[in-house]
Amino acid sequence: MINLNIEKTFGFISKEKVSAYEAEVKAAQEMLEKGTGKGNDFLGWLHLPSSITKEHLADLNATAKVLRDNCEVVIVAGIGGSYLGARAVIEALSNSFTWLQNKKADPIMIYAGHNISEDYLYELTEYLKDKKFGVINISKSGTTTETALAFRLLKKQCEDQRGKETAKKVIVAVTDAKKGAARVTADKEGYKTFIIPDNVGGRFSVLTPVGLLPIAVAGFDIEKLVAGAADMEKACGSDVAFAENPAAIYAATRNELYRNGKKIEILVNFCPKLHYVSEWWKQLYGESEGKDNKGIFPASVDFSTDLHSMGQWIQEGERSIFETVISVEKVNHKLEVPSDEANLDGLNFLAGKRVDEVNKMAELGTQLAHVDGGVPNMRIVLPELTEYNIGGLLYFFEKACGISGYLLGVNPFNQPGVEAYKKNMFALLNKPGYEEESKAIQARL
Ligand SMILES: O=P(O)(O)OC[C@H]1O[C@H](O)[C@H](O)[C@@H](O)[C@@H]1O
Repeated sequence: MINLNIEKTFGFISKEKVSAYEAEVKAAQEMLEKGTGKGNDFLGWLHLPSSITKEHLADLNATAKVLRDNCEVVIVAGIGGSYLGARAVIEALSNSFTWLQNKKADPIMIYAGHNISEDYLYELTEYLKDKKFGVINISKSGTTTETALAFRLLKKQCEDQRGKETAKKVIVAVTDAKKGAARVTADKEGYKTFIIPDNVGGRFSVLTPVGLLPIAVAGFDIEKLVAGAADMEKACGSDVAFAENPAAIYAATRNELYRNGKKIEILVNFCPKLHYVSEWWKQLYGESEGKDNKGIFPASVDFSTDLHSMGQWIQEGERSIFETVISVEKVNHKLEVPSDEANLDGLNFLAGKRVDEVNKMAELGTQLAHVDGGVPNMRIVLPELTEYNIGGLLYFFEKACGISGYLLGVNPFNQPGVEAYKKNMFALLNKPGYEEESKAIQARL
């Protein structure tokens, strides 16, 4: 179970002010529970972990086995909420060099459909030429251009290389029950499909088949992931006292910091495996809160790497930031710094120490330096990178996001702003139905 510590924000905001959020948080929680707030048709994530059945998980694991048995490589085609959760969990739990290893117990997981780079897609299709590959096509709307375009290429290549019959077995769709092109194609081709519930938005969908299927294919235990999320659902429940409820405290603290001019939240890790947890978190908070000309800007850094690039700005730049550090208490492996007789690098003072001890001192030293430099600091401790703990962390962030969005006064469950670029792109590409927009945009160029 995670542990949240906000002590190092108290030089900047007061404990009393955070505690004073109790009533506001309670009201926000009630809006979530009773469905009386904005975006109330998108609350399917709220009690999702505790409602996932053994049968559902067995169905996902059975499909995962078909892909694992028949594919050396599995492509997860999706963008935004349709790939970030899966990638966050898979990368957090995988060996950092898994894709370079010769003895592959698990299929190599590759992501596509999240960009429109011709080189990326060319290089991917080249790489796949001699591979037995499968595809999980993930799109809630079923019409997202990036994903649909990649899937068109991958479907054709899979059928050409492996034959239509095998392709049918190794292509799986995760999409809406009825709507969208992904659904039409899946039904016509006879693919196995999983449904993304209507009332779960993309960025809250990691615990639906959107996340669970790829995670199971990659070889991780989705039962434990869901168990961790379900325990966190209890720990963050509306019946849990404010002071004991990590989602309530996190939501209150970040809103109090925001109201005191801290407009940017930087999610920090000291473990590169967590890079995509930050990417997932940025979508969750960015799309949920960045609207009505309001919202904390969610940013992220990987330390100590970025201490050598962004560290300067964080230490001495404009004082409009705060940090939320995810700290992993216990690493998976043991590696000691060797002793060296010549000691040319002067590192013998570290000889015999665990590398993680050095990392932990970098973390502690950074926290103190940043607090001294005027950066409020929250800390989330994960006991270990396991399915259970990651499941808990994801749900904690989701619940806090729902509360936080209501504290901010926005609808945390829509994302109207993302349509603007799409409209222009379709107009520029002369998509049928965009004739008027095409004319108008051409006149602007
Ligand atoms: O799952 P899809 O419908 O393909 O959507 C994928 C993503 O793209 C959209 O434009 C939204 O901004 C995201 O919230 C969503 O997660």
